[in-house]
Amino acid sequence: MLDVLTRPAVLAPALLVAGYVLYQLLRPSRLPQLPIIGAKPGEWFPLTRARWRNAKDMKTAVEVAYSQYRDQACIMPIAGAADHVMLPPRELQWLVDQPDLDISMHDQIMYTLQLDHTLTDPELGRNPVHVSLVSGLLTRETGNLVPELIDEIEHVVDELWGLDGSFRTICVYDTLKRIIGQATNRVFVGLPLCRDAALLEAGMAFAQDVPLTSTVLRFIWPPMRPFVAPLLTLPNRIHTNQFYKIMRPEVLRRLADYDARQRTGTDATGAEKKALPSNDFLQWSVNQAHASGDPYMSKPDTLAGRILLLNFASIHTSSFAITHAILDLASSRQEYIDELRDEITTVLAEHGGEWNKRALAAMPKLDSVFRESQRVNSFVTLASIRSVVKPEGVTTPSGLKIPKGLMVCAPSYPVFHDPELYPDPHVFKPFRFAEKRIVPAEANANGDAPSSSYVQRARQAFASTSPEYTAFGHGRHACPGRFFASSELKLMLAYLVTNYDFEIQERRAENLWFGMNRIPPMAANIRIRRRG
Ligand code: HEM
Repeated sequence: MLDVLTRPAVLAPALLVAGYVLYQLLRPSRLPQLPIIGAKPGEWFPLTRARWRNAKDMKTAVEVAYSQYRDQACIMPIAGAADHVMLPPRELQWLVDQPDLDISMHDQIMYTLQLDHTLTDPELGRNPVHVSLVSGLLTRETGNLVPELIDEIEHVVDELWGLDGSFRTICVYDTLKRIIGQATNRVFVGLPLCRDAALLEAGMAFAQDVPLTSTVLRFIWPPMRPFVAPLLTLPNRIHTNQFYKIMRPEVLRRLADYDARQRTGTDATGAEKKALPSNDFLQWSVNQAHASGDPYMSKPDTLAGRILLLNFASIHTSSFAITHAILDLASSRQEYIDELRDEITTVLAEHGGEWNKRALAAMPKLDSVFRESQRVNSFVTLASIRSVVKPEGVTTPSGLKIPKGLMVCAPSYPVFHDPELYPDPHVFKPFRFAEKRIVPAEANANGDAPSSSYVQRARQAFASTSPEYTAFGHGRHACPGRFFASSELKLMLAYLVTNYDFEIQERRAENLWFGMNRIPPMAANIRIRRRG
């Protein structure tokens, strides 16, 4: 036995691992002197032990931080993630207002998702030009895309939830993930690609690979990561290649069409085209690439890669949101579902039975269901995680100095569940925010109703963010896809609620905590039936 242990092939890696563990335990901390959440007084290696305690029970960790340190910063260590400096809630606005050169969201994303290793082409992560298309064109075009979205939703829901008038059991997350994937890709790449099962599968698999492999990589000593990553991220590359292979012919066709139009005003087949080119994300990306004049941007794999990254950013987040909303409604009261249906059918009839932006905006209860469901279930437990990048560090409004390289955040889960902000915080009250939109009679009597009531209503909308509502983050880096997501999810829920009955459940299946994220119960089933 001793013989084996002294062999260089065994001894060298063993010494390396032991050295790394010792280094982790004994290295001097650059953290400011603050209370450490999860540490016990007088214990050895408090930071290391707190990291594991918090990773195992993040709910308790964030609740303790909020109840004991509401007015001061503290350290939130989490195994496999950075040690976060958690600011008090009143400093969240300051945090999101800091310039990117001082406190960076981008650096945080590169680190957390280990994009230098988890992407086949890390340049896509380093230069995420697609984000400006999401906040700009996609948001502006969402209204025009409503007919296509509803067409795709009808198509895929009818196929997956069926037309059968008798009750049957479905797995909520599995079916809704596919429905979201297909509807979202209708807007990303159009027909027929959005219905390509292999493309959707590859996109969804990649969206699982990145968080999994980045979590494992963060546990590995940074100098070792480049050596371990190629093996660990093999699934990422397999799924990326599958996605690119299916996308390539369509991307090449779009590029050829673009060139032909520029030269002759006809498309690649030579046909005079009166119709505009496709109005989807791929087309906008082709236009953006040509406008940049950078040949890298117009490479087929660069364009396919941007669509893959968007699948990553949007599919899980939106599938979680619709899964939560359905589980919440199906375990609430039949009266709520009836009231929601009533709003949808009445407003839709007022708009001539046609779905459009104005009809959606006139359904405050539908909007409120999502805002409330995300308040109760949001996957965001720590808000606005950012990395300090200013060489000399930053100083918070309360005078705390935070050195370069540390992660900063603010609480989210306990704020969403604070009874002073949201009475009965653990109860799903689907119309909580719709009720807040109703302008009190005194405001009308004062004569200040029109503008203030508009602002008051807008603040209660699903896509509105604030330090008290961070399901989409907050500030200028809040989720750029939230206006699109809000419309897509509302169209989907409206279709599901008006076309299906749900068997009311006695208990809602519980959410799961996965490190610092909360996820819906993915195996939960409900019983549904097509309405006559
Ligand atoms: C209910 C659905 C969604 C939720 C809950 C959600 C939530 C979030 C959150 C919490 C962030 C981080 C914000 C921060 O740290 O301040 C984020 C970022 C982002 N989201 Fe979403 N998101 C959703 C849907 C979407 C969709 C549909 C898209 C694209 C069409 C999208 C694209 C992005 C992008 C690109 C970022 C990174 C922004 C940046 O780098 O500045 N999201 N999202």
